[in-house]
Amino acid sequence: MTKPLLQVHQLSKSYGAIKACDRICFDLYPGQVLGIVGESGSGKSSLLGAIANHFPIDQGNVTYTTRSQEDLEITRLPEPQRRRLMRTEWGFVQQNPRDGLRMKVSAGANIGERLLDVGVRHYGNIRDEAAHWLRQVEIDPARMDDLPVTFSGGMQQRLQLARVLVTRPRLILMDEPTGGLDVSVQARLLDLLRSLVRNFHLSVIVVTHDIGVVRLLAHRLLVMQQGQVVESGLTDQVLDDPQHPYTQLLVSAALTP
Ligand SMILES: Nc1ncnc2c1ncn2[C@@H]1O[C@H](COP(=O)(O)OP(=O)(O)OP(=O)(O)O)[C@@H](O)[C@H]1O
Repeated sequence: MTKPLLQVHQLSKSYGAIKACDRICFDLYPGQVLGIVGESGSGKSSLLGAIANHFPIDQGNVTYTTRSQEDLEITRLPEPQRRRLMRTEWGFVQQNPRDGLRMKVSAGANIGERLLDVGVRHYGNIRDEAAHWLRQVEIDPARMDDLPVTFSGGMQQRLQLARVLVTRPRLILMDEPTGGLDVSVQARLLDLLRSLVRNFHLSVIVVTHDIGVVRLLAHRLLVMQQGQVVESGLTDQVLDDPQHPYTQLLVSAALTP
């Protein structure tokens, strides 16, 4: 049987008396998209940050199996090794593309600098790769030398994706990737994300308060309320037949125009 790519066990994080994540457990398999839903303050971003080791956790384990089949305990990884992993095997897509891009350098340089980070040195190759990834995210490579500030919000988000994807990560963490975009731009981005996930066999954890996003993108769901997972399972099952009153509320709120 296939081994999980990521195993999260009893992960807990508190801020004073607030339990942002309370003994969270799940496995993520290669090629799987896991959606984490819940209302504002339910602990979604804290869980994503804890998995990425952005801050120390109180308790638990996050075990990642690398390309070379080595099991790494992420929460105890020394900082240089964590940073290397984030540049090579993992990618993080921020809600606000301005947080994930360097706004003062060109679109091409935003992509190219990730390649420089992993040791690619040939300028011609870097430009070719940047053009390739701009095309993959449906940005005209003729915009390569333009600054991201000259891009629309949807284009900036697609550029952020290209910057993340260029190093061929296996696991991508996304925090509200379609937040702040208008509905038609969201729909186009979701379509693109879906095909990228399929074409590159990506494993993804996507945090959102938008049930529509997980319905389109996620194979499995975790529903969070006050730091706890109150329901989990296959997306269609959870959304079509929610068992927990909180999930029922979220689903019915999403149906109300
Ligand atoms: N740095 C922090 N310091 C203190 N409390 C925090 C901090 N970050 C998060 N919290 C608290 O932890 C709880 C979970 O917050 P978190 O941001 O993870 O929720 P969320 O589900 O991602 O919300 P949103 O959808 O609004 O981003 C909240 O009660 C929040 O106030």
